[in-house]
Amino acid sequence: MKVVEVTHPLVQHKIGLLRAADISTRQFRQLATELGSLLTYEATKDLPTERVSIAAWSGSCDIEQIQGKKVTVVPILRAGLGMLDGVLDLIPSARISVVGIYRDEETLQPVPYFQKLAPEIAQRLAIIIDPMLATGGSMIATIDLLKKQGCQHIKALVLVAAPEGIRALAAAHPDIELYTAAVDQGLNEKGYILPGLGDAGDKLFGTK
Ligand SMILES: O=P(O)(O)OC[C@H]1O[C@H](OP(=O)(O)OP(=O)(O)O)[C@H](O)[C@@H]1O
Ligand SMILES: O=c1cc[nH]c(=O)[nH]1
Ligand SMILES: [Mg+2]
Repeated sequence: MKVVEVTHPLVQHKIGLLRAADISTRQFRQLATELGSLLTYEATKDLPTERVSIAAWSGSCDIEQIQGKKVTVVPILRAGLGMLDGVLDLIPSARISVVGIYRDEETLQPVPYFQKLAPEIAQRLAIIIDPMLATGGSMIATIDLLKKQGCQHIKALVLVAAPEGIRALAAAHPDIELYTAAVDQGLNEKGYILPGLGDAGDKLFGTK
């Protein structure tokens, strides 16, 4: 599996700010949005372009355009929504496929509860967004679901990844690409990433 840890100084700076214990809900949302944009920029680096001729102010001009590649952005509820505006800032016409999965607090197993996917999803590049890749269970379940619908081209964008989650994801879906702002030390006994961000969903939604 291709794993890209984005080392750009802006990404490193912002992920550092996101770790502060006393961060406000507003700041957390702002940074998650900005990091969503920066990871999107990195993950779309290889989108194919084509040369087309347009009428410019000075006459005919050849420009590069992204080839008719269809994209769907797939936020995993809830926390994935925190990155969505940042992704859409760069890909404003992307269709959105919402997947609801929560992690059972005791078993750490993913529990699916909602899905509403974009039309023609099998022909689209799917960009999954979720701030946290911990055990990897939620991401693996989402990719299982997308592949069942025929998706073949999948990229996952996360803010923080645990090595345990990366290993599990690579074993289950070696063909996908993972972009992360940080690879952290590992999981604690409750399945939280260390040093991590805490509960990203609660921080984004102000539920704790
Ligand atoms: O890799 P995993 O071990 O599956 O853990 C990661 C998942 O846990 C969090 O969601 P959570 O279950 O807290 O739901 P929420 O976004 O609604 O808070 C997070 O946003 C991921 O979806
Ligand atoms: O550290 C973690 C692990 C799972 N989900 C979170 O929100 N944080
Ligand atoms: Mg949560």
